[in-house]
Amino acid sequence: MTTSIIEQPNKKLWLAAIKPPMYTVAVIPIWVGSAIGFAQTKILNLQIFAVFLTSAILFIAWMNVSNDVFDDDTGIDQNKAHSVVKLTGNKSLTFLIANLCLITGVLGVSLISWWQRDITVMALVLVASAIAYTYQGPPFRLGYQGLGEIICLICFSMVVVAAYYSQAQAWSVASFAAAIIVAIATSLILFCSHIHQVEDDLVAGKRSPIVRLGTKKASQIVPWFGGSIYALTALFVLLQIFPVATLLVFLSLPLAIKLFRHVHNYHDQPAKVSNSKFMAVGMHFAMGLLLGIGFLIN
Ligand SMILES: C/C(=C\COP(=O)(O)OP(=O)(O)O)CCC[C@H](C)CCC[C@H](C)CCCC(C)C
Ligand SMILES: O=C(O)C1=CC(=O)c2ccccc2C1=O
Repeated sequence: MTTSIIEQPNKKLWLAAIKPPMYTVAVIPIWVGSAIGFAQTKILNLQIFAVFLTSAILFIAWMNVSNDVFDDDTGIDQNKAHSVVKLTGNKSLTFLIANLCLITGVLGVSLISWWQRDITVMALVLVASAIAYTYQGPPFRLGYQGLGEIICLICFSMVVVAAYYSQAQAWSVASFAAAIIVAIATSLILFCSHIHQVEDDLVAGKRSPIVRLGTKKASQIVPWFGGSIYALTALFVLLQIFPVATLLVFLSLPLAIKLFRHVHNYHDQPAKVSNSKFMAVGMHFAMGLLLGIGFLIN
């Protein structure tokens, strides 16, 4: 009885540390890029798809676990009970796990490049990972300067293009356009994740966009940020870069509106606005899934 009471909060903390829903940010770029590749070539290499998906999940695990190590160094995670470093009580082990995820992820994309006798996929993902490192790793820590959302935009655009290339071994305007849309939705997640952290970030000297703008202005930007996904989708359909069926993306609009309203109502209440990050994850997942389906059913 006593142990179950002790174990319960620990279990919850571990779940909060691992953030299972967050891994959809790895699934969607691979799904969308591969779906466009399949739609255009009528061939799907399932082995490449599976390896790329696994590697993408490992890269996200690397980012998240190493984030807790680097944030422990700066002290910004003082109030974060669900930091993996705090939960394991062993920073070196945590760093080792993060680096094992990175190495395995790199091996996965290297395997794809080796199968294809073409280094493009590996090069794109390695450059994206190097840029991603600058978000939180020393000596850069560019996220502390408020550059995280731009870094996110660049990295995830590159990953969608890489996923397309992994299937088609070619370049396409549609994959570049889809990359912009997926990257905006991913960057919106990061933006929302920073809203409730504004106090801790201020104290730690992290100048996130929310610290720079204030939560009210940030909440006013969210509908424009998210709305651009739908405006761009419509534009790409009009320009005939996307097939008409990608307008399916609009089915995710209610989730987006729910997110916009939530942030608008609670931007200055950290406890309430903290779940906006997962609402943004839900919107990103639905939108990305529908975008891929739009290409497939065309
Ligand atoms: C760890 C990330 C965000 C958490 O940041 P923060 O310190 O504010 O949050 P905590 O409160 O949890 O401490 C992720 C940041 C994402 C990054 C800017 C871009 C990642 C790019 C990928 C690693 C590129 C390759 C991925 C792929 C193949 C899917
Ligand atoms: O923990 C977080 O807040 C995030 C983790 C993560 O992996 C990620 C990836 C891409 C965009 C945003 C985020 C997070 O916000």
